[in-house]
Amino acid sequence: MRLTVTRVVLNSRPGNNGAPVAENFRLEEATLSADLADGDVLVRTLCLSVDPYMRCRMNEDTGVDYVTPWQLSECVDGGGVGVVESSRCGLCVEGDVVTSFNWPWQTRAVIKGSVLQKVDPKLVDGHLSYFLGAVGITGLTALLGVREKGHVTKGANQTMVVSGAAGACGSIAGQIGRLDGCVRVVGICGSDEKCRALVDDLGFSAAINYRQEDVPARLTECCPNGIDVYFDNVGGSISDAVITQMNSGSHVILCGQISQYNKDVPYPPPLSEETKETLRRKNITRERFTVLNYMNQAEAALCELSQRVQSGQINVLETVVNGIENMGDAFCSMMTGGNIGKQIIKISE
Ligand SMILES: NC(=O)C1=CN([C@@H]2O[C@H](COP(=O)(O)OP(=O)(O)OC[C@H]3O[C@@H](n4cnc5c(N)ncnc54)[C@H](OP(=O)(O)O)[C@@H]3O)[C@@H](O)[C@H]2O)C=CC1
Ligand SMILES: CCCCCC(=O)/C=C/[C@@H]1[C@@H](C/C=C\CCCC(=O)O)[C@@H](O)C[C@H]1O
Repeated sequence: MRLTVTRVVLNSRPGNNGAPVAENFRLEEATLSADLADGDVLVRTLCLSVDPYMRCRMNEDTGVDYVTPWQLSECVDGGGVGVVESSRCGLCVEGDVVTSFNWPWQTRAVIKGSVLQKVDPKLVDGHLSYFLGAVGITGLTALLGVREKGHVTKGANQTMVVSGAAGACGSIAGQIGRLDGCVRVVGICGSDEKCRALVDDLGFSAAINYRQEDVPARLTECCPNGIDVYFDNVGGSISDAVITQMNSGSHVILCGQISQYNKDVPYPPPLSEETKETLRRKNITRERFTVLNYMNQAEAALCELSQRVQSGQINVLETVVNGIENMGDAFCSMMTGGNIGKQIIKISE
């Protein structure tokens, strides 16, 4: 028997120096066989994720060895969660909720059971999209990034700054910083609405709209005792301004540099001589953090994230759009600040 599915393929590349557009993606109808081979699983897609790292998969070379480029006219993939419709794999049965980091952008798919992970909906009180965000890869990035590179210490009266603070990683990282003992957590983001969400919904001490405000002046105002921890999601001039005001012996968590992803530069992107001198003179640590290198801690970290979300200690923000036809738009929207919290695309109920 053959099933008709809708899928998204890479239509064109933006160019290493280009901004992605929705037209870089193309919707197609396709058919797939429901007669499964041994080890295969037929899944129905519930939610898909779009993430900044995907920008590098649109290039002919991703710049890293642990993720491959998407190929023209081939189905693209990323984080996804769905339900098993039939299975020839012992790891999951019909009705199980499963997730994968390599979920095809398709309404239904045949996936090798070996790349699927069965998840318990109770861990997220039924909010299955949380497995793609707060209780998934971006929540892990926030929690493990702070714990491994932040040197946050209860009682040390630390000030934390988070850039990209209203996004999937940043919105969790700031809450972890507060829960772990920072007495002041300041977020930098791109709209007044996001600033209000950070302070009113997530408990940030203050928020700075980098598009409208004088970032250096506002940092001086919001961080009167300097900056001890910087969770960096964006790089560029925002990070230069933050690093200038960091204290001696402080710590940068180098999570991402999204302001540089549409430029043909290596990762991590080069720093200005002035910023390099500041880091050296003040003995500020700035270590690259890649969550994929800490997956041995994922199970315990996901359990903690689940407990903190269920208890209300961590509040989860999401921006949800509906329909596989909106994948390209959702990706481009996320890359240009259209999301508050994790950007999710709902594919089916
Ligand atoms: N180290 C790791 O293992 C991982 C790293 N990452 C990185 O973490 C960062 C955040 O990812 P994620 O939470 O998934 O995405 P977000 O949900 O934060 O979405 C991206 C956000 O980045 C902001 N942004 C976009 N362009 C710029 C710019 N030029 N200057 C400042 N801000 C910008 C936008 O918000 P705004 O309105 O504020 O501009 C946008 O909403 C990225 O750099 C990503 O690559 C993510 C996962 C794993
Ligand atoms: C979701 C897990 C991270 C995926 C890793 C990845 O694909 C990285 C690609 C970079 C990308 C930067 C994006 C995220 C930073 C990840 C942290 C790290 O790699 O240390 C872009 O700059 C090109 C690739 O190097």
